[in-house]
Amino acid sequence: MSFAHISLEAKQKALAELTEVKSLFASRGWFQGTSGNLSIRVGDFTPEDFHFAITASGKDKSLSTPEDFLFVDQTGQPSELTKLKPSAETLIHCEIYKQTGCGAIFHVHTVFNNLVSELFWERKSIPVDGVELIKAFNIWDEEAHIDIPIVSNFAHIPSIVPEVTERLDKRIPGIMLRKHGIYAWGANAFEAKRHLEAFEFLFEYVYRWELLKR
Ligand SMILES: CSC[C@@H](O)[C@@H](O)C(=O)COP(=O)(O)O
Ligand SMILES: [Zn+2]
Repeated sequence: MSFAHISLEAKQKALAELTEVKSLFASRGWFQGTSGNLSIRVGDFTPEDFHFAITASGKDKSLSTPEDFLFVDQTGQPSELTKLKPSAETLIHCEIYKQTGCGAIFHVHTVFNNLVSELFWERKSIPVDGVELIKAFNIWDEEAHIDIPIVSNFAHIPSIVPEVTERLDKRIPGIMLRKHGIYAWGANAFEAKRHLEAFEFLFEYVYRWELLKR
């Protein structure tokens, strides 16, 4: 799907934001072994206008090069002729955009998110009780309780998509893949980053609290 009609300014803004977030997350050790992927939407949700910039697959995400990102359409196919391959997990981004109408999606693998996804795999969600940072998700209840959904991690990415569709909770801007990593999203890059940071704080808190209780 051609995207020549989408303004250069919008494309450059998405790429500049991705570059900044990628370098910040890399400095935190959030892209170990080329893991993780990031995307930002440009255009709205009509088939002609829906495109997003996403990290190219398998790159060392701690480096900044002219080949770090490419644009794809709503089916995850490159929007322009390019030799770059979109992230292997592009279809998960496509589905999250479709389900939530969000503007940015950030995915990272960390030791804490992997540990809690396995710790709570049997209940298929990570429970968090009354921690202040739940407010980062715009949930303001006193002593709020949330459950962050965990889905299976199949090697075949298209097989993960139906479970994402089924388990995604519109109140919670994130979903965990078992022993893999978190996908967090938001209306824009600022919000997706706030959500991702809150998730990672909560995962470490939950893990440490579980150990203290035992
Ligand atoms: C090399 S381990 C990580 C990958 O298997 C995958 O889960 C990941 O997050 C990065 O894949 P990518 O295709 O670079 O977006
Ligand atoms: Zn991954």
